[in-house]
Amino acid sequence: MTRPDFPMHVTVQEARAHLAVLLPVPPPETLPLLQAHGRTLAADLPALVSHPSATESALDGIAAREADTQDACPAAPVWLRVVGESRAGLPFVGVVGPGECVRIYTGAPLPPGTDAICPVEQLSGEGDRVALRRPARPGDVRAEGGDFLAGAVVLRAGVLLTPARLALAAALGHAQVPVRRRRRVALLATGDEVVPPGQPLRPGQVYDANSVGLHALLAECGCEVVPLGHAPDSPEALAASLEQAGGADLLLSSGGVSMGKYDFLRDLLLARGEVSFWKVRMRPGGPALLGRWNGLPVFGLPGNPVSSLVVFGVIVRPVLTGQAPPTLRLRAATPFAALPDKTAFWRAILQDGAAHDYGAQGSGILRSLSEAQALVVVPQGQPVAAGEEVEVLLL
Ligand SMILES: Nc1nc2c(c(=O)[nH]1)N[C@H]1C(S)=C(S)[C@@H](COP(=O)(O)OP(=O)(O)OC[C@H]3O[C@@H](n4cnc5c(N)ncnc54)[C@H](O)[C@@H]3O)O[C@H]1N2
Ligand code: MOO
Repeated sequence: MTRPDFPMHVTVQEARAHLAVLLPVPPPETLPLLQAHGRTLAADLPALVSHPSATESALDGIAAREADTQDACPAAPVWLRVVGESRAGLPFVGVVGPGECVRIYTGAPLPPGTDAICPVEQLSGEGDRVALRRPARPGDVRAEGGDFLAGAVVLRAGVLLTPARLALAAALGHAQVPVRRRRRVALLATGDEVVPPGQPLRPGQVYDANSVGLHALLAECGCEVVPLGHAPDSPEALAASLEQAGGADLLLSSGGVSMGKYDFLRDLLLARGEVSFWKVRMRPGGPALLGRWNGLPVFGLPGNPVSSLVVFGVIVRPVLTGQAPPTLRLRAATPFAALPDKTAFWRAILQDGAAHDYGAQGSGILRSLSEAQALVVVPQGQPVAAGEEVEVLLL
């Protein structure tokens, strides 16, 4: 091959950057909260109210003046007069004076004049007289605005709307939120030998595992998947499949990007498309290819199932979601080998807070990905000895 006019053997970070250039940020739309799960927030969200909206009790008990109760102990309880009740949603009206208290419940506003809580477990007495076996504590209240204050920006544009963030958006007072439109991703498997599961397998064939795993991963990223099925190993059939993806933001394919005679996705993009990069300095997944076909961004994942899913997780998912993959630093329980020219992402079992080499690291061993919990990241040329700390990506 003559010297190519596109980058080859890029780093993982460079590969992500190239993909981000081809995938502009989708336009915003407004959705009701329940439909926004998994979407990216398109604008900063301010709190429309403070939470808690008033200083309130964190316990069921009585609200009193701390100073009145300082000497309370089991041998000499302090007696107070009960002058009313404060319930969540139904606050006490009036001011509590010296020697007085109010029965209060978790989440109820602290009545004026009180500053501390004593829980029911420390109380006795009946009617309007109550005895405290220990002092009321100011720490058992939740301060007004202790979670967030009205007007503060609490959720930032760009975050992924997880269940906890949707709950927070509701607590901020928003019934609907501005989010990024879902990306449409066309999904294509390539290879004469690849057949959908559910039919008998003839000699030399393999069930299409990649499309199923990638479809689920895309759905997890909040994408709308356009399944294009499967294209056999012929340039014409492959070109026809690429044409079917019109309107998609991205075409994600698996297979046909390495060095073989029948790796036609590579040939098509190299000869008749545009190439952003070919080959990434990582294993598994080295042969990955990014380019465009008539303006449509095409990410060619390698055919080996482990390579396909790992490249998705390490390069494609962070760009689609705008979130860096979650990483940890853990102790390596076993050694992890380094490669001289690439970063290795070795499958690992996490046990007792340490990372253990999964063992079978072949890119066709799909079972390993379902049994491993993490990928240990070994930088190029820097082997990890047992006992050292390693960076771990969670699967
Ligand atoms: N001479 C070289 N050969 C290979 C190299 C290399 O650098 N020099 N790289 C190897 C690496 S690394 C990988 S990864 C594979 C990737 O090759 P392709 O992307 O061209 O993939 P295929 O050849 O089409 O398939 C590889 C393998 O995966 C199976 N496969 C394909 N699609 C699916 C699917 N949808 N579901 C399940 N399994 C699938 C296919 O049957 C092959 O067994 O190239 C190495 N070769
Ligand atoms: O890197 Mo390939 O992705 O080893 O099988």
